[in-house]
Amino acid sequence: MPAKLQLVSALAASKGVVVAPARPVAATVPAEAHIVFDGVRKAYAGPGGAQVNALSEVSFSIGRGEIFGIIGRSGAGKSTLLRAINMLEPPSAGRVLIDDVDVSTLNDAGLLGLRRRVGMIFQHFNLLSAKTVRDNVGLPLKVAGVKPAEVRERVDALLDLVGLRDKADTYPAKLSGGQKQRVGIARALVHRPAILLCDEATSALDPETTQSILALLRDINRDLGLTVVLITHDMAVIREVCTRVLVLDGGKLVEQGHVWQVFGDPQAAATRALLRPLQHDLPVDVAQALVPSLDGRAGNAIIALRFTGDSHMGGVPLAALSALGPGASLLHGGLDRIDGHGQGRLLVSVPAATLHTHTFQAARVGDTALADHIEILGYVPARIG
Ligand SMILES: Nc1ncnc2c1ncn2[C@@H]1O[C@H](COP(=O)(O)OP(=O)(O)OP(=O)(O)O)[C@@H](O)[C@H]1O
Repeated sequence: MPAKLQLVSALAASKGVVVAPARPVAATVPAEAHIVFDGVRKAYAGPGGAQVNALSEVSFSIGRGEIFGIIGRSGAGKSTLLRAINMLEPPSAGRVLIDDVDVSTLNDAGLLGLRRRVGMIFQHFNLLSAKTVRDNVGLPLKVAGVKPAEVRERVDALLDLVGLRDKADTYPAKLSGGQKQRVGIARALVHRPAILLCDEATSALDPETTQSILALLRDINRDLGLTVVLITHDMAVIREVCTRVLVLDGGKLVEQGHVWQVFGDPQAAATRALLRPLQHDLPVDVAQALVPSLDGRAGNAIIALRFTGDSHMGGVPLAALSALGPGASLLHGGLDRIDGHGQGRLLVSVPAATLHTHTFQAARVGDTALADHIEILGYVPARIG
């Protein structure tokens, strides 16, 4: 164990600080599984005959009606995982079950049925530029042999749903990015699917349009009972709409759980790295001066106090912070809400000499823990002269 963590654990144990145990990777299984990955592996042929292990022994479940997020660095295997659900990328080993059916056993007719039950939307919308909005949305029905009158009725109902009825006869070139994605969503819903896969569906959109598309996805999830699975590089999207999230790193599942838990108390290094842009960081000069040890010199310890769950929904009392000692300073802080649960992080600077006497005594104020997790990020030596 790194010295920093040893110190935190030892102090935590002696002072009653709550340091939550690591969540097991297979935590929080949904009540009714809609999609199940069971030991899924996917290997591609790489350059020079080398094998690329895009997914390694991935097992997890997605509940019916969930909005489920998949995150990971570039190349982690997110697209491969998403595309295994509709067999656009069949696994090399393991099983993907939808409603208890192993989708790799489906024949051509079964696969066609699967792809109708699983709609998909894309970052760049994939609309046909020579067709109107109505024809883009209706094309899959036309191909399936549905009668023109029924096509028109179903397409108009979908255009109402996505708020684009007045654009039915417009061509994609005349639409904004958000409108194009609404057409993509209407087209994905045309076969009344039970599952909607979203592949970076908001990545080409500005923040305001992203919000309106996320609101639409939430409405669709609630009103149609669809299971929604999305991959994104934008952690704010996951925080905004997902109930649970799974983290991939190098093709392996490294963490999963409710978004408020994973974002409030990330366990895996990959998750921490992904969430860094969401976190309010240390002032630049403090971050640059940070060292792992003072080696006997005078200076300050830089400490992160984290709050996860419901213990600090009303905020952190200022009196509790003053209990950190006379030399303590607040560097940065914020409390947030995810899915109705509190989550926050305060960065404080405490003179290293008073660390043992003040910091961890203050970690409990009356019956309430000042923080759910305490981590010493490093030390800043005192300026000499
Ligand atoms: N058709 C393919 N042939 C060979 N290698 C592939 C193929 N598709 C993906 N890979 C490799 O598999 C790994 C996982 O790729 P994948 O696209 O699933 O990752 P990702 O997390 O979606 O990445 P990104 O966020 O950059 O889109 C990468 O190393 C990638 O280079």
